[in-house]
Amino acid sequence: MTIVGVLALQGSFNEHIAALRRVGVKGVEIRKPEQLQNVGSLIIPGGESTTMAKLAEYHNLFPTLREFVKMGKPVWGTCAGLIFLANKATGQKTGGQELIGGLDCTVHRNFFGSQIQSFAADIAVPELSSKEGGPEIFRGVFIRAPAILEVGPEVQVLADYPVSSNKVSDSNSADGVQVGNTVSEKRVIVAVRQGNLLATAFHPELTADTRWHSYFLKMLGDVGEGSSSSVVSIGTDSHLNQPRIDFPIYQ
Ligand SMILES: NC(=O)CC[C@H](N)C(=O)O
Repeated sequence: MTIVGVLALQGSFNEHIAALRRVGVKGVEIRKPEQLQNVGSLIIPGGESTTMAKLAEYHNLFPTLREFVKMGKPVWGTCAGLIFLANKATGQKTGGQELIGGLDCTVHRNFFGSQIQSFAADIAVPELSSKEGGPEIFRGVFIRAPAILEVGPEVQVLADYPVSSNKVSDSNSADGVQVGNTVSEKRVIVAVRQGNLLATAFHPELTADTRWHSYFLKMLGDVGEGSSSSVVSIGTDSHLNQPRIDFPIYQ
């Protein structure tokens, strides 16, 4: 059976483990550096990235996490996990926070605003849909979500999201992002892949649509650690049969 590590310091690690279970895969909680040796892939969940970074530092996890990424093992960061993987983050708390890095992008923390500005929206996911089937949209749950403002040449953009130019200009005035006065819409990036690194600004573990989890599991096959054929999809979840996806599973 395929086993996936889930960083379990803080945040929505239980929800990821439950989502993995729905696609027939075992998720194991990772809290210590030595536990990373038992897994060939890792999910870094959403939560609060500053707190998560402090806990990771306390448990001396950063060197092993960086090594894990450098070795090319599949790692998927969702929301705070995306911030962890980014080479550069803006909008951090005073003093900043340690990052794992590896993903060639600049991410803006809390880009969409505070907790009460959290939202769910349909986003276009052509790559996901072409690899996993199902609708060309995905219900993205954005909770105090970050957005990616810049990516390097190796990074494949998997999804973006329209924001008003005011929004971009409010959030980034300090960062010098250029927005024309009259432009009414701009897009920010909310899902990317770079080799074996996957990152989403939203929370696929909070919806019943398991396609991002199966997409990530196929990356394990790409590095010869298990294969997609070892991933058993459990009947009722098959997204192909779902007429309309998707509300958060907590509703
Ligand atoms: N849902 C989330 O993971 C939010 C992340 C949060 N904005 C942070 O900086 O940590």
